[in-house]
Amino acid sequence: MPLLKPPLPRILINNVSCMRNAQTVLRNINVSMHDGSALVLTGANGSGKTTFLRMLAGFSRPSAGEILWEGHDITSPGVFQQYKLQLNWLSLKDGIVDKQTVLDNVEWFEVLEGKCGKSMGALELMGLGRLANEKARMLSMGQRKRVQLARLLAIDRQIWLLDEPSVALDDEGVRLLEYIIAEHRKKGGIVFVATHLPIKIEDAMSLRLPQRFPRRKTLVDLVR
Ligand SMILES: Nc1ncnc2c1ncn2[C@@H]1O[C@H](COP(=O)(O)OP(=O)(O)OP(=O)(O)O)[C@@H](O)[C@H]1O
Repeated sequence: MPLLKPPLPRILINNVSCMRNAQTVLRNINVSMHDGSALVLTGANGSGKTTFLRMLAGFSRPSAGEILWEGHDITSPGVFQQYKLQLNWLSLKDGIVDKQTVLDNVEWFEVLEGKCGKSMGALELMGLGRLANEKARMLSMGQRKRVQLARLLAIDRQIWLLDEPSVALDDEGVRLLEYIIAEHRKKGGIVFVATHLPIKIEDAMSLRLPQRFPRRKTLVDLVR
């Protein structure tokens, strides 16, 4: 009987290192991501979680190793054009335009995709339906984060890169985040989450990045 080949991972991070500011931040990282998988990145401040996501988004290049998407190196120009259309990136900078309405701040992303019709539903799911026509400057920190989550839902992209997605969310907001991640994965979505806060993600892989600058002094040294 012929042996079945295991499916190729959608994303393969193959012995990747990455430098920032002439220093190696990430060293020899290996991860395979199949459709529906999730990876939770943790680690101390400065350990490289955002750098990891930036590299996946194509903002930084690996200094060694390669990131393959469907078997192709994402840094190849022809491949990157296709690959970047799979990405949805939620970062600490929310990119919200204060003088536009809440709805415009989500719809704009749909328009860029050449689509329309999902933004209002996404805002309603995030509990912001009533604020849709208000100017975004009215929003609280947690509401701004909910707008970012609504953007994830309004555009249909397989790979989510989430940098501290639960910061400023209340308990209900965190549950919503967990829910949309679970639903996205059921449809074959792939999720990378960098976080300091616990987020329940079933069967997620986890990668704890080593601390880069261990403390040399203790708090006791400081008060002496
Ligand atoms: N714009 C930049 N230019 C050069 N080096 C940077 C830049 N941003 C971050 N770094 C460095 O890269 C290293 C990793 O930073 P990174 O932001 O990836 O860490 P992190 O794990 O996300 O941290 P945190 O938990 O504080 O968000 C740090 O040493 C930081 O000083």
